[in-house]
Amino acid sequence: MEGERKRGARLCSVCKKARASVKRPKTLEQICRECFYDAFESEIHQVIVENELFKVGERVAIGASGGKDSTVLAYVLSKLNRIHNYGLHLFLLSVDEGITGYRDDSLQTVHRNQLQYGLPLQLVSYKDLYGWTMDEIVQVIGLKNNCTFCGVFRRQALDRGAALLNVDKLVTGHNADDIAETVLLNLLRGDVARLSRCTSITTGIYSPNAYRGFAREFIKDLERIRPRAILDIIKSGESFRICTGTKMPEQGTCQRCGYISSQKWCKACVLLDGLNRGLPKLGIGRSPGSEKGSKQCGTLHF
Ligand SMILES: Nc1ncnc2c1ncn2[C@@H]1O[C@H](COP(=O)(O)OP(=O)(O)OP(=O)(O)O)[C@@H](O)[C@H]1O
Repeated sequence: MEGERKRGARLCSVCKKARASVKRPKTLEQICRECFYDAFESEIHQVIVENELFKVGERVAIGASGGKDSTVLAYVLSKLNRIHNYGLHLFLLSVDEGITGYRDDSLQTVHRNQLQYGLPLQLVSYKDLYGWTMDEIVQVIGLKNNCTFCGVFRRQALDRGAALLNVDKLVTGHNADDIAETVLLNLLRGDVARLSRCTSITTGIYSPNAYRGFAREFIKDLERIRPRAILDIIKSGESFRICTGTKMPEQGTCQRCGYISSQKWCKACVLLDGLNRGLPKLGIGRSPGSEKGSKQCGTLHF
């Protein structure tokens, strides 16, 4: 045993045959690559089944950015759909934000996934939907607030793409680090409404922004000291309970474009209006309505 550890050749604790190559923070087991893939895929299958995420015959779009998370998502979901006969009609849905040297590269990965997994691809672009590319938006807003535009527009672009494909559901890829960052961010901002729903398995995707970078570094520092820290933050987020009687923002539709909004106008329309009127900073920050909403969202319970 001692000699085995010295040579770094510890055996996989599942198959007891291959060399362990990963230590799972979740279970602290040291397992080999193949057993990790098996465990990962069967855990996802279990989550899908236990939460009754899909029904036979549903049309499901996979938000495909070409990054690692959504590439893994496309691979695993098409494999599980095949081997467990979920009976889903899967599609890839990609949003081209119009960021030269970034999304154009990753969209090539999506085109490869389209061929590898044999899934139809729907592409929507900010230019077609809003009349602006992110490169053009950055020219007028600068680098400081552009993440707000990118996140808000992407969320709605995915909704619009989903409507074009006439799908029942849209799935997006989020790893444990992403979720822990989101829990921490919402806690730091005192955004009780988002905090209470950000760990939900069916929820809206978050809007990335610069502040997230600080949360990410903080979480990585915590993880270095305690590998379970990420899972513990997620667990804390899942355990939050909001007092019954607390008023939450009501979900309605935007009076301008008709997409989901808890305000009169959705955030995408507010931002777009500012851009088109030459007042790009108009919609940056919390709207008075959302301030009011979050103040009303009172107490958090563990
Ligand atoms: N341009 C896009 N087109 C389609 N889906 C997207 C796009 N950007 C993000 N998504 C969806 O939202 C998820 C989370 O996006 P995020 O920007 O956090 O990227 P990420 O965590 O780096 O994921 P990935 O590695 O897949 O890019 C992605 O996995 C994908 O499902």
